[in-house]
Amino acid sequence: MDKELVIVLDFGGQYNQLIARRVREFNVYCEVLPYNTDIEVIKEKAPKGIIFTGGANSVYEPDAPSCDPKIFELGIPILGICYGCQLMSHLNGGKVGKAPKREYGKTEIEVDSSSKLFENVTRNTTCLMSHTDYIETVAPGFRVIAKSESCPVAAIENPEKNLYGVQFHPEVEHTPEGVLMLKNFLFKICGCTGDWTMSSFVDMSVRYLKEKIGDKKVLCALSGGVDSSVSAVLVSKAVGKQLTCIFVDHGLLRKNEADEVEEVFTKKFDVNFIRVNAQQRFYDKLAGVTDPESKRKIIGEEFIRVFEEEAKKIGKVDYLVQGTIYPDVIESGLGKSAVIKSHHNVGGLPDYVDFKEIIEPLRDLFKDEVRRVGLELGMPEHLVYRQPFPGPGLAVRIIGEVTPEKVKILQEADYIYREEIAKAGLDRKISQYFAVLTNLRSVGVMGDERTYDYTVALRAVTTTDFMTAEYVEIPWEVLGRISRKIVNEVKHVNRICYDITGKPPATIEWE
Ligand SMILES: Nc1ncnc2c1ncn2[C@@H]1O[C@H](COP(=O)(O)OP(=O)(O)OP(=O)(O)O)[C@@H](O)[C@H]1O
Ligand SMILES: O=c1[nH]c(=O)c2[nH+]cn([C@@H]3O[C@H](COP(=O)(O)O)[C@@H](O)[C@H]3O)c2[nH]1
Ligand SMILES: NC(=O)CC[C@H](N)C(=O)O
Ligand SMILES: [Mg+2]
Repeated sequence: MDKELVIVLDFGGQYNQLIARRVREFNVYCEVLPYNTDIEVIKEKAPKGIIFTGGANSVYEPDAPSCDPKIFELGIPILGICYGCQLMSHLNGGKVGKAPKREYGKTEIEVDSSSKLFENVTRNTTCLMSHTDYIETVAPGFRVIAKSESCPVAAIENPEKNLYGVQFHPEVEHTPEGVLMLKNFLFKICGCTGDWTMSSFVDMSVRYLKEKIGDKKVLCALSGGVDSSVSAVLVSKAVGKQLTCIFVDHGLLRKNEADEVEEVFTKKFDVNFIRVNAQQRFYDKLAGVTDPESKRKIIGEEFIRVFEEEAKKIGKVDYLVQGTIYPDVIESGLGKSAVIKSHHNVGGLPDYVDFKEIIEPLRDLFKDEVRRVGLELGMPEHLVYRQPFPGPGLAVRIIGEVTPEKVKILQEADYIYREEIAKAGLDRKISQYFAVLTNLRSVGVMGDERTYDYTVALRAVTTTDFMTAEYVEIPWEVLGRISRKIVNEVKHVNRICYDITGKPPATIEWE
């Protein structure tokens, strides 16, 4: 590859892609690779720099993730962050142990701005610390370039070998000058020039897809959502009509959604498009299932079975394209990260899949980056800015068992909610909003009669990357209107609640 590359070596932890994203924000292409990636693979990619991420382990534990110490001899600049910094010390002969005092949260540090890493950084600056271990003895050849009250070694450098490490997290917003430190690392230490853009991402992906797919046939799992639509357009740019898009109506879509998706993709785009009506088989498989992870896995597997069947009808199909994006990957528990929920298209994949390979061209990107790719590809704005809708659909918004009757109730309630939000002019201000059918029934009174019906919860959040989110303060008056309309018009709903939790501690979807 002819472009500048920085590799982020992933040692676990939820926010690692943020580092990659910060690097890309400086127009330097960046890839995240697992910590145990073979050093030969790294050498072959010839990165301008390498960043070691944080991680939950302690370097002195027996099976803590590690890397080949030869990496420090490649002459490639390395920045270790938190666990990564501790590992760099440990592998170079320093000593890491449990700190007498753990540090968590915003912390004042004093930096030595004669280090290239801290050029133009304020001497006394704030950073986010999150560690229980610390560097007790600095490795030979290294010197200390920052300290805090409880952490005598808050940053280290070995400028001869271009090795740098920080105990804190420069990638998060709680470290206001962290971006500047990363910039120093990229431009002053690695010598990057920052010539990578979204249009180069498109060119690079198209070239890669052309080469990979050759003259073979490929299916794209198309939901009509942003990620798969952008993937489909990208693949179609690369291999044209060798691509067939498969859209599955699993009976868990929003009201009218299936017809709308079909309309757009048959009328507005020049692609092969197949709609599969598979409602009943999904309902059958989900009957009696209440556990959220089981529901997700069943749906993930059934999706693949449908794709396999459709592939057989077309002839030999080698590849399946999915619109997986980074948050889907990380929350499904990739490598050393914890499983938050199995996104159907990642953790929900069955072990055996009848395709030679699954291609995920957007796997490394965040949602807002995917949207920029969509715009770059000339896709219409209303498609690019659609709110996301999860693959398992209403199944993860119906708490407990999914039945066709419950789907119908939720579709109607959700439709009213979305319509009223749009009428109130709030749709562009909210990143994602939807109704949830709780498993709770309660007593109400309507027309002098007792009712015993469902509670619907309403959710609305703002976020840029969907990794964290805040709930939205929808005006009471709008909420009141929505509540009255749903209870009046949707049978079997007699109570409405509004969800006021952020992510974390909640997630955006309820299951
Ligand atoms: N109904 C469906 N039919 C076919 N493929 C689907 C369907 N739902 C989801 N998928 C596949 O699973 C992937 C992940 O779904 P996800 O909802 O994250 O992405 P999306 O629907 O493309 O975009 P968005 O996040 O905007 O909804 C999709 O990109 C697509 O490949
Ligand atoms: O394709 C998907 N398959 C899934 O299984 C899935 N689960 C959640 N989501 C969407 O991802 C974003 C983050 O959701 P959570 O905060 O609920 O994890 C939100 O935008 C969710 O709607 C999914 N998308
Ligand atoms: N956030 C981290 O990387 C933590 C690293 C290490 N486990 C510590 O607690 O010090
Ligand atoms: Mg979707």
